[in-house]
Amino acid sequence: MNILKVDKINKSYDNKKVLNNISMEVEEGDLFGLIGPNGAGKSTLIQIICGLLGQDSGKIELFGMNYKNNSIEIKKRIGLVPQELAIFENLTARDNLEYFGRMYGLKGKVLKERIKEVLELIGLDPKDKKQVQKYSGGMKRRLNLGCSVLHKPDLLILDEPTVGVDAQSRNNIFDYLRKINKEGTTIIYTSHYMEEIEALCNKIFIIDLGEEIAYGEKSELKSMYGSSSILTIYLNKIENGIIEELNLITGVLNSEIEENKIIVKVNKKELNFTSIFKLIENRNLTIENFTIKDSNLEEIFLNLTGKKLRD
Ligand SMILES: Nc1ncnc2c1ncn2[C@@H]1O[C@H](COP(=O)(O)OP(=O)(O)OP(=O)(O)O)[C@@H](O)[C@H]1O
Repeated sequence: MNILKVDKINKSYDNKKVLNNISMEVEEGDLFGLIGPNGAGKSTLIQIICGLLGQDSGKIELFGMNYKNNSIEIKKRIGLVPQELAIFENLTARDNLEYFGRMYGLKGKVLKERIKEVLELIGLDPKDKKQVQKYSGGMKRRLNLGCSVLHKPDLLILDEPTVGVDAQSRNNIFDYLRKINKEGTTIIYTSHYMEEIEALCNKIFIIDLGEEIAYGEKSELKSMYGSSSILTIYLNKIENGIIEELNLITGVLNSEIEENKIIVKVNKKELNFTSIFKLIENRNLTIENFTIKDSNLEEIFLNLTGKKLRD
């Protein structure tokens, strides 16, 4: 089922186009990654999707509805984790959750239960009486996330939720997102960290300067645009000189020995894999195992735009 349909969205600020004819579809159960460098237009698009900002042209449909006729119904089913922290620093975590819970219409026993569940899920101590201003950046981010999921939204949208977050909090957030996604929450995750999107998402939209750069299933994008692969070959023994011979094969970009294996970076478009296997056979070596891994999304972005995601 279609959760979100973005259809030819355009947006300009002061005659400067920041979104140019953007279209995408998010289906139920997706962990959808929206990735692009600073200023690409991600936050603008997220605000339009959440009904916080109007587009110049194009249509947004959520759960088969539009904002014009069903704004309240749509907003009830969305959770937004904004880029800027939206929590009260002088309240405790519990009080923050209570405030946001009430805003979503929760009360009484249901609200109490939900606060308990959410505190546990985001890994914060339910007995903590500290004001949030004494929390670490990671704890604040986790609370920011908690405030957006109290009402169990069908679609959770996160705008760069891990900026300034330590590794432990980041893992905690990832585990939590995977868990609620398995339980049925569709997720849109925005980041300029390619490794985050790669680890988390099944579908990816790459945006740069307001334009679609690439869009599709992660595996599709990798095989369509990624030109390099890593071939790891486990041999019965490693012989001197094999690396030098491998590096002479057309399409081999680089190879190196690591313990009992050889790691070969290849250009898929140029390489005939059999030439590598023939070389090994001619040396009377036995391949015990091998794996092929496609290039990562960071390289794909570089291939498509000619620039790095982050300098
Ligand atoms: N209120 C505004 N008025 C004028 N220009 C704006 C406004 N908000 C954003 N922009 C511009 O629109 C472009 C897209 O910004 P946006 O914040 O959507 O990008 P982003 O991909 O979310 O970047 P970041 O990761 O830095 O938040 C940028 O050039 C930005 O300067």
